Amino acid sequence: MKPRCWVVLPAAGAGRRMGTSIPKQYLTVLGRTVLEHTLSIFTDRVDIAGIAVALASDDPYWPELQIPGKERFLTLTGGDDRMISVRNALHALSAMALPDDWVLVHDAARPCLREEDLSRLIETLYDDPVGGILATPLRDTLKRQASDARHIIEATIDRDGLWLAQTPQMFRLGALSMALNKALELGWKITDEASAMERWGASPHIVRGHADNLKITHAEDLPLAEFLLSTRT
Ligand SMILES: Nc1ccn([C@@H]2O[C@H](COP(=O)(O)OP(=O)(O)OP(=O)(O)O)[C@@H](O)[C@H]2O)c(=O)n1
Ligand SMILES: C[C@](O)(CO)[C@H](O)COP(=O)(O)O
Repeated sequence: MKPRCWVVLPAAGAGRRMGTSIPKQYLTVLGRTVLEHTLSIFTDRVDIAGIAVALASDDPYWPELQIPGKERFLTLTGGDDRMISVRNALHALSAMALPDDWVLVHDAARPCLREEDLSRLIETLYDDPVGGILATPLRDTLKRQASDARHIIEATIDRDGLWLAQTPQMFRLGALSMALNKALELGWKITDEASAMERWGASPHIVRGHADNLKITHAEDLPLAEFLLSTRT
């Protein structure tokens, strides 16, 4: 059987940096929640075998969402940080997916992912042994602030060869599960799937995406996401 592609949507965060009473994945943009916009990127794709959504244990919003085909989604309880939520989703998926299947981990807070970038990621990596991520090249000068936390420049970091990692991050289910379980066991600080794979010695590929695949993180990101989504057909 050809490896299938599954999607994991970590959607169990509290959205603290957003400063809203509702977690940012449930904020409304153009009449739908951020999570519904993100789900809609994947739900009609014939190359996606299934979607696992990691939810907070006390999430009161998911049951109220009216999403076509909602019953097809696998929902599971996330964890105290994103890595645990992803690990839990991989464990849940292992009941129906094979170790050699692909998993595309995509932040629920990234509703502006372009279909063309998703397709390019899958097409570029589908026959690769390792996998990789969408990313964009750094285009601003990078500064490190002084360690005393004052907003004083301590150094300028050479930006050649530096990329901003995005999601989806696409890896084989078995390899990623092993890498994340090891990371948790060893207490590694992991903020994306690729860094867990790198710690295992893998060399994930970079597939260039678009800067408008923004992660809604701070208040100013919401109107930008609304504008971007309003320009999509
Ligand atoms: N314990 C967590 C933390 C985050 N996420 C998800 O991971 C994605 C990216 O994480 P981030 O932007 O950091 O979201 P939050 O953790 O909610 O934001 P904050 O750090 O501001 O609280 C989001 O879709 C978020 O819902 C998750 O599933 N489980
Ligand atoms: C996975 C990610 O979106 C890649 O840039 C990012 O690391 C998530 O970080 P966060 O602090 O959990 O938002």
